[in-house]
Amino acid sequence: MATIKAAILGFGTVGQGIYHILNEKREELKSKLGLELEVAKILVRDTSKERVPGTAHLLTDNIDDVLSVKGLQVVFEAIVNEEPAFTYLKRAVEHRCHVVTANKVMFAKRGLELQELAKKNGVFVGYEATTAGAVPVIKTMKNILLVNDVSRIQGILNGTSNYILTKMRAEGWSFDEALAEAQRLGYAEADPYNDISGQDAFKKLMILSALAFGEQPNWSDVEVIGIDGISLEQVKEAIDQGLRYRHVAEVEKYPDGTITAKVGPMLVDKEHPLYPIDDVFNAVTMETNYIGTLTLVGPGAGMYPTASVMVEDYAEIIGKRAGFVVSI
Ligand SMILES: NC(=O)C1=CN([C@@H]2O[C@H](COP(=O)(O)OP(=O)(O)OC[C@H]3O[C@@H](n4cnc5c(N)ncnc54)[C@H](OP(=O)(O)O)[C@@H]3O)[C@@H](O)[C@H]2O)C=CC1
Ligand SMILES: N[C@@H](CC=O)C(=O)O
Repeated sequence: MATIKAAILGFGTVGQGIYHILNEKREELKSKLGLELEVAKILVRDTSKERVPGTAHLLTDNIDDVLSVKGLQVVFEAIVNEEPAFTYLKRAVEHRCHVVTANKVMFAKRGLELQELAKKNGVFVGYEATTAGAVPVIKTMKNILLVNDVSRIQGILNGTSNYILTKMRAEGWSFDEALAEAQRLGYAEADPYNDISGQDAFKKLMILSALAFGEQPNWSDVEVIGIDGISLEQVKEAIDQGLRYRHVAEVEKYPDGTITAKVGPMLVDKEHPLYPIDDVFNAVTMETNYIGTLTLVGPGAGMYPTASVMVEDYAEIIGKRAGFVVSI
């Protein structure tokens, strides 16, 4: 049975989740995929930090150590920000490795470029985890786009914001208490600015726009408002009126080709489809010509949900190109 060498870039919430799943599911993956996935290197910033027991010998802070692994075939990327992530993945692709990323900040801006480069090098880029966590919105959209045109996408795309708004409403927690708990649970980014300012949802929306429409609106034309201006008093006033705050991202393509988008808080009543979407859940609604309206709901953040879709991405990649991958 072939052994596939894998590397993980970033060993925080998501990176550790990938490592745990590959270990916990080792036998199942062997029998389902017909191969063994071995984590050969893990890239971090600080190699002295105590992490998962038994992994210290795999840690490095040097991408050259990762790319020099003999027979490396797949790189899972779960670090933060555009750089050095893009440069690392570009090098991995040029090295003929498949890459699977959760990094929406990098992918919103450089995703098309990375996919072009991957195509030239005969490898694939998996990016389901960049958008809406474990909700299979990327796969679903890819599966319907051959004959369907998507005209509008609307959804809750940031798990942390939805978690905070839910806890403020249902438990009466302060904004800061709810944010601290979202960080403890691994939902929020280490620097939660992108979560609460709306930037995280914006990046995910741009990834969906690129996939659905083949292009994104001008980023500077998109109004992006976060939940950081919503007070507990406002949440309580909304309850009194039978309303709930949701943080909603939406993008629409008009028949003349114009694309508009906006991201911000919205008050919804109980008739609205986003009204019952609580906690860390995300929801994405797509309006299409043939299917009509399609809505997907599921956990938008967290270690296992996110890491699991990254492993699924890899399985899909090699399912399509099994002969190619196994023979490297
Ligand atoms: N948490 C979640 O639920 C989800 C997260 N994501 C995305 O996944 C990615 C990872 O998120 P998460 O695991 O939560 O983040 P964490 O902050 O928990 O972990 C980030 C990891 O990346 C490493 N890292 C950061 N910068 C560098 C660098 N320049 N070189 C090498 N290593 C680096 C850190 O190393 P060190 O520990 O040494 O500092 C750390 O191990 C992010 O892009 C995030 O947006 C996507 C979907 C859901
Ligand atoms: N911090 C993000 C994690 C997933 O993308 C979120 O809360 O949605």
